[in-house]
Amino acid sequence: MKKVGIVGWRGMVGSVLMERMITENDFKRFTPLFFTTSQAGQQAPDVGIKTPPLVDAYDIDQLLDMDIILSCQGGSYTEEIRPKLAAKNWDGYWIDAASTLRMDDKSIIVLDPVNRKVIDNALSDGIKNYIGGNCTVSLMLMALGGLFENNLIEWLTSMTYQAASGAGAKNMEELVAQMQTIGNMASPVLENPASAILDLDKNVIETMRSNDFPVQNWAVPLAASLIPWIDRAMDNGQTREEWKGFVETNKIIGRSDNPIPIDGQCVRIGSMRCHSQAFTIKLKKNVPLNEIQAMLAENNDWVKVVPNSKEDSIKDLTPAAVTGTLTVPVGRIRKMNLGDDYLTAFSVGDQLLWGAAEPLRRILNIIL
Ligand SMILES: NC(=O)C1=CN([C@@H]2O[C@H](COP(=O)(O)OP(=O)(O)OC[C@H]3O[C@@H](n4cnc5c(N)ncnc54)[C@H](OP(=O)(O)O)[C@@H]3O)[C@@H](O)[C@H]2O)C=CC1
Ligand SMILES: N[C@@H](CC(=O)OP(=O)(O)O)C(=O)O
Repeated sequence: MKKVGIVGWRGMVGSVLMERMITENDFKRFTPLFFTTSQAGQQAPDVGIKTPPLVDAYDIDQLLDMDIILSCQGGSYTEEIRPKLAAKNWDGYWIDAASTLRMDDKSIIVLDPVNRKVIDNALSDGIKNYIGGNCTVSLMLMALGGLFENNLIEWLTSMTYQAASGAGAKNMEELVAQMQTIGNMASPVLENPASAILDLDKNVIETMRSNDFPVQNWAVPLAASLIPWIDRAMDNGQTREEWKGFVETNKIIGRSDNPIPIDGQCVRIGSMRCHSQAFTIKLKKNVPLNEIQAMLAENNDWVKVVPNSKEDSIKDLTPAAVTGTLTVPVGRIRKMNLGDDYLTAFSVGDQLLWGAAEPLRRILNIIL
């Protein structure tokens, strides 16, 4: 059996990955060795089979012994370790959640329900680096795969509503702490049946603007607000998250040389771990709505077309409904007032599943 080194298994993405791998009995297919940057010698996680104690993730000799290394440890680990393995002519497969190597010529961004052909070609060409895509990009492609597959998109915009989990575990905790602070401070007003709504409103905004409000991680309130900026600035006014929407999407579908224009605004909202996106899509031609819905539904096993009704949209097309599932609902599908070749749609997806862990789990199985 192949030896697979797993690094970053107890982080947020890594934990979701472990859950999925246990559920799918993946650990029966290879010999795992668990690495750590901080807990060498301690017990490895219980994955249903006997495994040795945790190994130091900076021990190059131990890493060199692996056939495959799967890292959810983060970009700085990748930057430090991947070149050291290459310098020693390590010939194994490197699977990674971090963005560091995504745009590298010698790497493939993996999302096999969408780009299995690209992956298969890369495997036969001897490519060794297989990297999970940006969560927003992967979730968009899972939702709109049918339109990309049928080459119907002239350009598109994606306006995002991104969850706290994309910024990490501490930020998720702080979002809930912000909610708790708002709730605690407002409870005397809420519990007084005679209080006026403007008293509640004033109470909440005063809490959010107070110096005691917990903002160490977000820098500003997110609960009862939003943050219209994700990641760092690029030179052209985009954020890096917005930039990834264009470059990563086109790389995944193998169109970097003839890219589809994609742009939009990425916004952080107070959802826990589901990213949502509202699309404006310029179609190459006028295609009837029922054909579009059929193409979307047929593209992969996880996309689910939601009828454009209030009842269905509020039931099935929300983070509350989707969190913890692999389903990627896409709804609010209709032609726009702009013209018959302008389509709008809205999708939701768990950014730790199809947005992060699931493509890695699947590429591991493909390589195995
Ligand atoms: N968060 C996301 O939405 C997405 C993240 N990614 C990428 O995945 C990579 C990992 O991200 P993420 O999972 O958020 O990183 P985390 O910060 O959750 O985990 C990274 C590492 O931190 C160490 N760590 C230290 N303290 C703790 C603790 N209390 N609990 C758990 N782990 C701890 C662990 O390493 P050790 O055991 O060695 O100490 C762990 O492997 C990054 O490159 C990120 O860009 C990709 C897609 C989405
Ligand atoms: N930037 C994403 C999360 C993430 O980790 O993205 P990437 O894998 O591209 O660095 C977000 O904040 O929602």
